Amino acid sequence: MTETVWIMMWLPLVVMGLFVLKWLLKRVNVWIYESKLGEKRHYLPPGDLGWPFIGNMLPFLRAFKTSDPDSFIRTYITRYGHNGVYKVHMFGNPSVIVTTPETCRKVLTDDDCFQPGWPKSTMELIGKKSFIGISFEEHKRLRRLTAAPVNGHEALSVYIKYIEETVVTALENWSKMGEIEFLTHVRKLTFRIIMYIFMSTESEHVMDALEREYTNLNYGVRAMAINIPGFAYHKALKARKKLVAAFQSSVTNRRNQRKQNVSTNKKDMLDNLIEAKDENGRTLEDEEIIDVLLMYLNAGHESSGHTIMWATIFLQEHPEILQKAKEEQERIVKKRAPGQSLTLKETREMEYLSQVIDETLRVITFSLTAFREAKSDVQMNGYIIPKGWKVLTWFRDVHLDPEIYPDPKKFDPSRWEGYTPKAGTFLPFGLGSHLCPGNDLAKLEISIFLHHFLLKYRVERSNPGCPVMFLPHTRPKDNCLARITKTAP
Ligand code: HEM
Repeated sequence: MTETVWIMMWLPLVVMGLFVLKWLLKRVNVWIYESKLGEKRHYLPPGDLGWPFIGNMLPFLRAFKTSDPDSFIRTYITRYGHNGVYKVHMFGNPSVIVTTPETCRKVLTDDDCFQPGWPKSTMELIGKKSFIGISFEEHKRLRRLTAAPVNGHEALSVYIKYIEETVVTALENWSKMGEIEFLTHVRKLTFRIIMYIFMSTESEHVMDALEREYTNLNYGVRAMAINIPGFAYHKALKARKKLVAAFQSSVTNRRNQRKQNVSTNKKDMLDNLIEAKDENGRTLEDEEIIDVLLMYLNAGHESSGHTIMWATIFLQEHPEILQKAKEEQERIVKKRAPGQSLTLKETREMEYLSQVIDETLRVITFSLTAFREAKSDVQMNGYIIPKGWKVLTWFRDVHLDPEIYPDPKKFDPSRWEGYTPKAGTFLPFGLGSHLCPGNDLAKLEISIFLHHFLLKYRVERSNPGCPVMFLPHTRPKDNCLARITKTAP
């Protein structure tokens, strides 16, 4: 028989075999997770659980590596309709993605039905004793203890002077440095601020080293949990080890200082955590303090750093918006007594700037999703989310819904003028018992930065057309390589 005849005979069999194999593999997750649900499986939301082990991670990662990350969720909408609830298998778990304001709101605010459900890999990196791993009661207690010192008028008035001085010095320095990675420097700036508030640390050397480790940690948070050298998750675990060691030495030093009654200039969050006692008089162990610190310092600098960078880029890209925002800041400065520095009252008068910030938070949606877990079988939009399944609140889709925000990708701060978003339609800081405790601080930092930027500086990007990366967070691939130059003395 000739070679051609062999190929003609076997090719259909091979092709058929591959189809059967694909069909079988696609059934594995269904068998593992759906068949045990009995009759309830008929009420699961539409969607598919993808391949064994990796689930739907490949289409997710593929879409988020292109310039159109929303193509991932669009596939579900096109295939299964605009239900707002889809079953998937992501980050190692059978899950349901919810994409509408109503469903996101229900998941975030109903603590009887849902609890934090972050993937195991995130928990390993951020810490089992951080807010994503502890019990409901413990979370409530630690939140009360830690949120007050970073939120509200009284707390913010303590930090405003430090934030302003740090911003002014940073902008001045950057303007002398020529081309810089703007994002990297803004992240260092926001890290410096949060380190000061939490640990009263100002050592340049320590901060640079820690911030670098945080960068590695975050690359691992949204990656596949593959603990093999060369993979982002493996590098992130190593970064966590270094961060824990650094925080351990700070906690030990602080405990020793307190034993020896060495007075420090101010009481910070580390002092609060060391002093905290529960109703039975139990104090926090080092491991608990370290995980809470590690989480706060991460959440408290990455997000505000990215938002500051994007707001600055958007302003610079839209001269008419920049001009309007600048005029508002000039009006505020004109009213000010000579020599007086920025006040909280003034930041509350920055109405247009606040619209610029809200629009940046909407367009960028720094937190793509929050993770929860169903505590029992939960009915939603006529479907059942089975007990134990994860739920991902897809904030990005809510913020880019053209029915809520016409021409959603357009940066248009004026859409916020006289507009109060309906419940669940604007969730940059989440909602419910895990609502971001740093939202006021973040808005204050961003406002102070933009105030000084608008009055005196401009940013010239080296590669304005540079591609945008969407994981772990939305950023220009070149970390916004740019020159910061002065427009006024
Ligand atoms: C633009 C800046 C910020 C954005 C977009 C942002 C976004 C968010 C979002 C969406 C959540 C909710 C997560 C969930 O529901 O599971 C959250 C939680 C959190 N954020 Fe922020 N955040 C920002 C700034 C900050 C700052 C400055 C701090 C530090 C003071 C901070 C500390 C935290 C903490 C500790 C949590 C966990 C709260 C909990 O689980 O109870 N964030 N943030």
